[in-house]
Amino acid sequence: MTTDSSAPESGLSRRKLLGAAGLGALAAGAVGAGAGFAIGDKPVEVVPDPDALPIPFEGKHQAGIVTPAQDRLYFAALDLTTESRGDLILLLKEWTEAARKMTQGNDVGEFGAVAGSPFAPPEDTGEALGLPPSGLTITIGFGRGMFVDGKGKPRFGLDGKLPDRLKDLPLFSGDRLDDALCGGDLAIQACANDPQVAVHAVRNLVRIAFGRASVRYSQMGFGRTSSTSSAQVTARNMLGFKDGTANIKAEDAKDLDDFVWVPKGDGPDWMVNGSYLVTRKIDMRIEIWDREPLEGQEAIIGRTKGSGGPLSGGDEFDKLDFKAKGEDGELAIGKVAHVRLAHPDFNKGAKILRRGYNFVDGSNGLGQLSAGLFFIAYQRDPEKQFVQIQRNLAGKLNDVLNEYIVHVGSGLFACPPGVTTEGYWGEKLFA
Ligand SMILES: C=CC1=C(C)c2cc3[nH]c(cc4nc(cc5[nH]c(cc1n2)c(C)c5CCC(=O)O)C(CCC(=O)O)=C4C)c(C)c3C=C
Ligand SMILES: [Fe+2]
Repeated sequence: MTTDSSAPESGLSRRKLLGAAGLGALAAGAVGAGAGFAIGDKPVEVVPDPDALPIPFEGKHQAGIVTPAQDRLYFAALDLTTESRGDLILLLKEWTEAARKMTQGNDVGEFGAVAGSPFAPPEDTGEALGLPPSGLTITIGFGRGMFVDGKGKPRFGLDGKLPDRLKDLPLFSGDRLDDALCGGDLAIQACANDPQVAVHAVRNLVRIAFGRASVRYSQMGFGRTSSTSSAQVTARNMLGFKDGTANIKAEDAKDLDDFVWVPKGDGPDWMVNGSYLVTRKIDMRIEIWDREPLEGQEAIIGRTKGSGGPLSGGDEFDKLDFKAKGEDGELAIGKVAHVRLAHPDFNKGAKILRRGYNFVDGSNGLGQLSAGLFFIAYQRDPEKQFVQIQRNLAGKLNDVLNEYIVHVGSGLFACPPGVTTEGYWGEKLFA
């Protein structure tokens, strides 16, 4: 029985509801090719909005890593509240099933938000009803705490399965980490082109986890600060600079193999085709930055604010020349400019795939914006990649950008490979 006579009986598709909502809704967020209508006898084709389309869930790698970065993020880190291996496996199976449905634009569960019993809470929370898939990807990661407790004792029978690479990140000079914004046994990264779709995804996974895991911290993000495909325009961070210009892109097959995906023989087998996720919540001293002259801002980053071109000359995607000098005889890209200290040439060749988002968490009570960058980076070896680069940025040379930013949150997660049509997240770990 259902209280809503317009709702389909089961396996509710949000796209079906969208169709039922009429042409106005279709034109605003059309899904699927070949949609159209007629004005008089003239056919009018509705061009599908690519940002509304679904992204395949299954594959060799999890979606949401090299997938062209969507506009919005909702990230959550959870702590496991159960010690039962069976509970954990069941949770991962239920999460996979729910993610499989939500990423394709469907409700969670058999009956979804409105087609179930009126005497039971709905299986799906419902706030994405009528919305298209919006490019939703859900990527999960396992924190060190899922494998061992605080004393190093194995949890969930995962003895011998902890990857060496999943060791705690070191404390870097200048870190002001808040324990409540760090760590987590499980991570969920939901990215979509509609914030409501991303929030709906995390909310439903958290709801499913009730009694087995609870949220430790979560973060909303917007305005992707890293393009992960050369088809994308480079977005800007809260400092107003293009961010992601020199990022690894989905089209750079060799870089993905060399720097992002875990190959066979590189740690435990269950991580092959997976990747390690580093998150850092970085607060910005926005008001101080806004008082810095343009020339100073550009010198700090090492690129121009307008085009994003290197201070050594050229356009956005031109090579950085670290030896070039300006008219004053000084290095065009200064010794402590951010792009110099972060560049592979000064980091033993290390590269990372950045996928961060801007955030604004309101203001801080002093009228200052609580804003910054929720930094996200994927790599195959955190020690040789993120840690190497961050040590350089925070080290002796000390990136000048550090006067305007402070790291307050931190996480490291092992993201297993993608799932098959019948499989579940982390299946090989529990085999
Ligand atoms: C440890 C890794 C990095 C942290 C932390 C980080 C913080 C951070 N970065 C910006 C803004 C920009 N970063 C840019 C380039 C860049 N940054 C990193 C790494 C970290 N950044 C790398 C590896 C690179 C690329 C270097 C290169 O190879 O050229 C840029 C320039 C544009 C671009 O290439 O993306 C900007 C702008 C902020 C604001 C920030 C912390 C809040
Ligand atoms: Fe950077």
